[in-house]
Amino acid sequence: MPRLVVVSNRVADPRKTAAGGLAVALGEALNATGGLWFGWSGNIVEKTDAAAQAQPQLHVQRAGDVTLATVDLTQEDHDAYYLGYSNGVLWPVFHYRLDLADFDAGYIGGYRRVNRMFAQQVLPLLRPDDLIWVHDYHLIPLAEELRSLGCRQRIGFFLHIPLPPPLIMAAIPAHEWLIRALFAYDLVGLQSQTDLNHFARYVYTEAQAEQAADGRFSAFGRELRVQAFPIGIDVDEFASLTQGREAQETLATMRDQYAKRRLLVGVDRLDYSKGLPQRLRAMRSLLQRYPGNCNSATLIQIASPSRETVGAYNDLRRQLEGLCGSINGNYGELDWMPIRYIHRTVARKRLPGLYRASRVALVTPLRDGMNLVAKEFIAAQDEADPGVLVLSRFAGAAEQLRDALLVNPYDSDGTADAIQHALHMPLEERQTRHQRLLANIREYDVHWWQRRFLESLQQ
Ligand SMILES: O=P(O)(O)OC[C@H]1O[C@H](O[C@H]2O[C@H](CO)[C@@H](O)[C@H](O)[C@H]2O)[C@H](O)[C@@H](O)[C@@H]1O
Ligand SMILES: O=c1ccn([C@@H]2O[C@H](COP(=O)(O)OP(=O)(O)O)[C@@H](O)[C@H]2O)c(=O)[nH]1
Repeated sequence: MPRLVVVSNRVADPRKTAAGGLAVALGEALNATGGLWFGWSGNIVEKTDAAAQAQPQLHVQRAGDVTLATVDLTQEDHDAYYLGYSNGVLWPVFHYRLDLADFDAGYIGGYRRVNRMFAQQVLPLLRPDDLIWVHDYHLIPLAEELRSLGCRQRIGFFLHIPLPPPLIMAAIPAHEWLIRALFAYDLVGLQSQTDLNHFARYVYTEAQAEQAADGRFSAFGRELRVQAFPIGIDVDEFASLTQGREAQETLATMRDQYAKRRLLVGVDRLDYSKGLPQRLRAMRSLLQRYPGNCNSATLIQIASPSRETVGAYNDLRRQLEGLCGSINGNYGELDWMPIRYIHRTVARKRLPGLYRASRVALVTPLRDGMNLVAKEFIAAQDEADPGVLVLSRFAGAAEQLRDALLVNPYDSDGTADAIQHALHMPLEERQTRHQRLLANIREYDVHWWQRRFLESLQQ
């Protein structure tokens, strides 16, 4: 296989557990080919005269056989490219939240500038037969920038977030430019069949595209292959984390503290796409309508801090704090609180213990590209006594995980009914559902995803 070059906004050392399963899987393909991973260093530097005139300095470091190459961003570029256009325009619109989009005309310039700078920086590092794999909404125009600099290598793109229906997409002032930019890639991968349908409808109606054979679309004078590749997790790696010291300690502590209670778990970035207020309202409805759960059902909700300088994320934090206070205030007892809300990131090594100690996982996003927490919860369960996954029908994962209890997160009473069902599900039904879910995430794991995408890109 040719050398793999991965380009993404964030770069992680694939040898570190904290980096997560995606980094592990990409690291596997990068390692096998002595590959290169290029992206933002995570550092923000003040704009200096040197930075204004010259290209930013490249930081190069080795991680086993993989080369990590990163660049810093100036405050101005970070604000326009990352906070502004990526997380203030693309993220909300692609998650159907037009009400939260900030179409400030100044952002797009920074987005294009950083994409151009990434292209200029990575180009001299490329070899003629490299295979380039670009990730996510931060870097949609990267291939176009690379092509304009003469790059002829094969370039693939994977979108980790949902692709919205055409009329929602059309709310972005530069929507045609964005979709045209995708046609500079050789292959575009999406998370789900639904996303693929949205793409097809957009290019037929807005770009007069024609469908050629084999998942190819022809528009803007180019042909592009678009396919769904649902991302998975490394099931064995996650299952082995379950046996680790940190996970075992967490499991023992949880079992000890909640021996007489029913534990539910939610693990999310504190993001408005994750449906957290709706989830808390469903918990309130559960306690109201099924009072047998009072003094028993306890939701541990991890809300890990994310994109805190974007206004909508601060508003959400305040809303959650208010809801938790009101539910705990109304239903809590001296020795029991229905919601344990933790606004911190929990180390990845501890999560399997928390998942395994929980009878039910609540994964109820309003919209989500995939949602890996749903898959991690399944991988961490004890097969003899597994917990139950309550999953939003609007998560990409719902296309695959049909044996979860699928819910509409906007319907708090309906979700409460599903939680009640999950809490009281007989062992045999839990085992049957879990076996099927586990078989699915094993077959379509992150290694499958990575192999299928790269095979398709090479074809
Ligand atoms: O880099 P941040 O701004 O801190 O955000 C974290 C990541 O969030 C998004 O994750 C998505 O990718 C997951 C894996 O494919 C998927 O399961 C999930 O549904 C998506 O929301 C984002 O796409 C990443 O680029 C961010 O790094
Ligand atoms: O406190 C936390 C919260 C989340 N995660 C991890 O972050 C990832 C979240 O991925 P997901 O696809 O569910 O959503 P995203 O945040 O990427 O939108 C999962 O691997 C979680 O295990 C973590 O390690 N600690």
